[in-house]
Parts: sequence; C-alpha cells; structure tokens
Amino acid sequence: MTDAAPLHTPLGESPAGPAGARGAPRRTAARADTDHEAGERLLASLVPLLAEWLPRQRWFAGKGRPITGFTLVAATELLPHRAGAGAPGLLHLLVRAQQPGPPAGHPAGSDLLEPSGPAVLPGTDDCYQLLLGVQDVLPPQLAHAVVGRPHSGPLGGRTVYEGLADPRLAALLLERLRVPGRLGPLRFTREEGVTISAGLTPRLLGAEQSNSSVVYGETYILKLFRRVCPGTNPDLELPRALAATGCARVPAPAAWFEAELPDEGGAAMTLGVLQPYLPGSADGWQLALSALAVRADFAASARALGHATAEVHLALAEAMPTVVLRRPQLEHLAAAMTRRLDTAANAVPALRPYRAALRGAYEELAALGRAGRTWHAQRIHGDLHLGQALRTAEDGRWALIDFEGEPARPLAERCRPQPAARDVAGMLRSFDYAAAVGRAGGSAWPERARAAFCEGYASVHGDPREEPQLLRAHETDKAVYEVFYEARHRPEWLPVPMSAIRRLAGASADEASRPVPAATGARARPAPRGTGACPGESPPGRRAQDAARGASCATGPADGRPSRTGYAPTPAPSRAVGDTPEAPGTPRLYHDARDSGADAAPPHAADPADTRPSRTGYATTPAPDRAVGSTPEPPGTPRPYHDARDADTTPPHAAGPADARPSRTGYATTPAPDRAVGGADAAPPDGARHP
Ligand SMILES: Nc1ncnc2c1ncn2[C@@H]1O[C@H](COP(=O)(O)OP(=O)(O)O)[C@@H](O)[C@H]1O
Ligand SMILES: O=P(O)(O)O[C@H]1O[C@H](CO)[C@@H](O[C@H]2O[C@H](CO)[C@@H](O)[C@H](O)[C@H]2O)[C@H](O)[C@H]1O
Repeated sequence: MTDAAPLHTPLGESPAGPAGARGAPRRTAARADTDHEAGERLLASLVPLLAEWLPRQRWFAGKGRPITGFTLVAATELLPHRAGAGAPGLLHLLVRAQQPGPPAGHPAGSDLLEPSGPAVLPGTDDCYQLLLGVQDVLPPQLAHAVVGRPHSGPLGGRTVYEGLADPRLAALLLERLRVPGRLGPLRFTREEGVTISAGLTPRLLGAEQSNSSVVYGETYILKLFRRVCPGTNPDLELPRALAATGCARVPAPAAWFEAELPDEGGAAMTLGVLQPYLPGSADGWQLALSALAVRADFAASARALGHATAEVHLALAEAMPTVVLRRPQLEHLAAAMTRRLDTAANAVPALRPYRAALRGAYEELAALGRAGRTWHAQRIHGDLHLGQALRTAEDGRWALIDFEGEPARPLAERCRPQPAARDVAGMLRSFDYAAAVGRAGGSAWPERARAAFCEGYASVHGDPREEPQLLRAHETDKAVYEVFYEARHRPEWLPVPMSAIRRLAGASADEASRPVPAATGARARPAPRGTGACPGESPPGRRAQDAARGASCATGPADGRPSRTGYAPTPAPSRAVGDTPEAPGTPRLYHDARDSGADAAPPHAADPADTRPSRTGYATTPAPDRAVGSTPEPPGTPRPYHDARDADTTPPHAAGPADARPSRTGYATTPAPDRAVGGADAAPPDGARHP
C-alpha cells in the first residue's frame, strides 16, 4: 500500500494504447488497481488535448508560460458514458499543470503580515478543476465547447468537451448539490434549512471571469472555482459567516461542494458554491459607465455603496477574528508594499520615476507605527471594485459578490485580517477607472463619487478619510498593482492607473493628509500633472475607448481577451506522499455504477450566448444613476434597478420548494491524496478583538 506517486504525465509522452503501453504515465511503484489504471489511461489520453485547450481558457492563470506536464490529483466519474448510448458522460478532474518560471500577473509575494517568498519563483503547478463531457458525437450547438478527441485510451474516438456548456451535464451538478452526499473525494453539502428546486434550466455565463459560473433558472448561480487549492475558499467562508450574522448584503451560499483529499492535510478544497442569483441586477461598473455616458452624477449610488460596504465590514468584524496592527505589523505591511512597488517597477519602466515618491506613503505608515499608532485589521472583501457590487433589480440595494480576494494571491494571504481601508481604497480607485474609461473629462465626477462613498461608509463604520495615511498607502498599493495588471493584460489601460500614480506621487505630505472633500459642493481638483516621461502614458487610446463601448481589448493574452486573473506565487512542486490504507498518492477514477445516464435530463440546446456585459468593461445598456441623473434614457432601455435610497428591504434569498428526490449518484470514499500545498495562516499578531 505504498503506491505513493501522483500520476504525472510529462508532455511529449503521448499515449499509445492501454495501460502500460509506451507513453503511459509514470508511477514509482506498480500496483494492480483498476481505478488507478483507469486514471492512468485517462490522463494519458487527455494530455495532448489539455496541453492545447487549457492555456486557451480565460480562467487559466499561467498564460504565457509553457506547460511541461500534468499530474492527476483526482478523477471522478459523475456520470458514466456508455458508447453508443447517445447520452453524455461527465468526468470531474483535478489536474495540476506544471509550469516552469515565475508566475505571471501580479507583483511578487504580497503578504501582509508575513515575510514574502522569493521574488523569482522556480515554477508553479497549479491545480485546476475540469468538468469534461464525453459523447460519441457532439451536437452542433456544442461545437464551441470541444476539447478534442483522444486517439486512444479509455476515451479513444469519443469527443471530450467543456461539460458546463452542456445543459444536461450542468443540470446534473445542480442535482448533486440539491441532495447532500459524497462521491469519491467529492462532498456535496447543502446549507441547513435550505431547499433547492429541481429542474432549473442551466445557462453557462459568458462573462469574463476568473472562474466559471452557471445560472439555474434565474434562481441560483453556481460558481466553479477553476484554480483550486486546499482550504476553504473565502468566497464560501465569508458569505456563510455574513449570513449567520443576518447580513443581507451578500447572497448566502445555499450549497457547495469540496474535494476531501486526506494527504492535503485534511483541508477540504472548495470546488464550487451555489448561491441565490440576483436577476436583472446591474454591476457598479456598468452603472457608473452608464451614468457617465449621459453625464449623470453617481454620488447617490456611491453613497449607498459606501453604506453597503461598511455594513459588510461591520458584520465581518463581528463574525470573524480581528487583530490589532502595532509597530511590527505596520512596519511589515509597509515593507510588503515597498516590495510590491519594487517588483512592479522592475517590470513596468513607467513606474520608475515615481518609485521614490510613492515609497513615502509606505514609510509614513511605518513611521506612525513606530510612534505608537495602531490600526485594526479584520477579514475584508480583498478585491473590491465596482464590478463586485451588484445593484439588485428587486429592491435597488447594493449587494457585494466575489469574496475570493485577489485570486492571484495565495489562499493563506487572502484569509488574513487586513485593514478595511484596503477595500475602501479598491473602490476609490474604481471610481477613477470609471471616470477615465467613461471620459468624465476632469476630476469632479470621481471626486464626488469618492467623497460620497466615504460619506456613506462613515455613516455606518467610521470615516475612512480620518485615516488618510492608511488610505493613501493602500490606494498607492492598489494603483501599483493596477499598473502591473494593466501592463500585462490591457496595455491600453495603463494610463488609467498611471494617472493615479502621478497624483499619489505628487501629493505632498500635507496634501495626503487632507481629507477627501465632501461630496456636496466639492470643487474639482486640477488635473494631475505628469512628472516625467512615461511610456504609454497618453489618454486611453482608441482601443480602450472602443472597449468602453463594448469592444474587447485587442492586446490581451493569447485568447485575445484581457485576462482577469493574476498569478500564483507559491511554488508547489509535485511530491509523492501518502499513507492511507488504500492507494496513497494514487489518483483514482471514481464512478458510480448506479448512474446509467439513461434518465439524464432531456437534451437542451446549449445557450452559450450570454447577454450580460463583460465585467471588465463595457456597459452596453445605458443605465444612468437614477439617484442623480435626470437625463432621459434611450427609448426602450430596460430599467432593472432603482435607487437604493428608495428601498431598504432585504432581498430574499430564493430557495425553491422542498424536493425529496434522492441523488442519482452514490458515494465512493477512496481518498485521492496528492500533496500538501500552502501553509496555515499566520498567527494573528495580536489576539485582541475589534471592540
Ligand atoms: N448572486 C449573483 N447574482 C447575479 N449575478 C451574479 C451573482 N454572482 C455573480 N454574478 C455575476 O457573475 C459574474 C461573475 O461572478 P464572480 O463571483 O465575480 O466570478 P469570478 O470570481 O469568476 O470573477 C459577476 O460579474 C456577475 O455578473
Ligand atoms: O475582478 P478580478 O478579481 O479578477 O480583478 C482583476 O480584474 C479587474 C478588471 O476586471 C481589475 O480591476 C481594475 O479594472 C476595473 C475596470 O475594469 C476597475 O473597476 C478596478 O478598479 C481596477 O482595479 C482588478 O484590478 C484585477 O485584480
């Protein structure tokens, strides 16, 4: 029982037939095991297809670096495919992709309270979640979803495709989530007291995402995390904690599923979360751009958004541990920000002229720590921007989504308490972005929005403007990150954060401590002046303007779309582990013999088209801020939302009627160990709870 090596298939070793044939994946010890052999054959036959297909997926985090091999972590047959049956099969795979070299997308290890890792990393082997459909012949409406046809192996001659694109297979996932249970390493959990309707029609979202989401009957949305790691994803943890406090600003998880892989240290890997869908909602980015398109003010919406953000922060501070940041932590925070600045400046020359001035904001923070100043840190959203706020059609209130934090950062880092100012800074930066992309033509619009947001926030949870050094340091840190992000993913957008960099670098200490002006009667600040030659620093170019009107950025990564993901800074070399009685370290192919597939949901035309606007850009439906704007809308424009000020009722969480149908699949319990990744979170620097 020491068959410990994870199944690893280097590229270049093509599968040539059944198990044991030339090119089959290596293992350190042989053991006759049907599941293991099935797993070997399966991965071997899929490797050439995955090597081509994976880098083209928008959620693939390792763009720009070659994949040198794959390691199978676990394989589970959610629905067996029977040749000639006509019905599809569904395979769930957890696969590591080995990629040499430093990860792309984010300025270096960016921990808050712990020392950073090395600036240049030897490589990554991120684990990805794949849901692969299998059919003999794919109907034309699923042609866009094809992964490929393996030449040989267990799937030889069949068509493998993105399973989420097939409504029959997406429906099966919902069916799983409706009834708690296990299947191999997969555990499906439903929130206590929640019932989930059966038979809701699935629709795969086409939005630009770090993950993949399926909407069920406009009632639920299932987010499948694509790059996964051991531990509870904050996008499950925080919304659940918030729901327990009664905070209605965040859709409460109704069900979720995880992988339990004992050799990962016992930490379940969150794979997907089902939550109520807010139909007809519009995100803050769309709304802000729509307001700008008709020269409408956004202050009332921004104020309501500040209010909502503060409510969420308050609830999180009540529900989760908080810490006090004292001198060591503040020095550490300043040092981490400085490292990120240095890494970004090394990568983006445009930043270099401002480096010394920007450091001042961080040094000021450290100096305040040395002088005895303290701040509280708590769990926060971690990646707050206008695209993460939805204004609901039902009652016009703001809801916040996507609590994953910056997906590029290691999980442990994302789970640490941080100053709430970090979220505030993220949103303030977003107003600048909207103003630039929406061509506000001056600083009045963003300044009013920023001030209004702070006012709304202050009415609940303390005024962020009273912490000018903390806010400035975080805004600087965010703008530096954005420079790096845009340089890599959307070069046309680089002038947007660069303009903030000039402003932040140019601010004197006095100016920095000047509070954000009040929204009412705020005077426009003069346009920021440049302080040096800066490649790419012209106003957003034609393509950025086009993007703001609905076109895609032409200089994104390989797939031609700007990637929303960042990087994976934690090197995670594959290792052989395992001591479980079954087949430690052995990837297993789980399946459920009871699942015939014969009674699967009836075929349904795939609906790949998603009419929701992209999150990165580009409102296509003018939706001005009704709170302020008086400009008439274009005729026929749907108005799915109304002003938050008019409504303060809680959006109900949609839960369907009880349905007692049993799950169609059963439960295999064999563990599929792989390796431990990531570490426990750092101990809080101070156990004091937020008063
Ligand atoms: N509860 C919800 N109701 C309505 N739309 C949602 C909901 N959650 C997410 N969305 C839509 O799905 C998109 C992607 O969701 P998000 O959680 O941001 O995924 P990702 O982390 O992959 O970016 C959002 O921009 C929003 O348009
Ligand atoms: O939503 P993600 O967590 O994937 O965040 C990444 O992509 C964002 C773009 O979608 C990017 O946000 C930046 O651009 C937004 C406009 O497109 C703007 O509203 C944000 O303020 C700005 O930071 C984010 O930085 C990146 O991490």
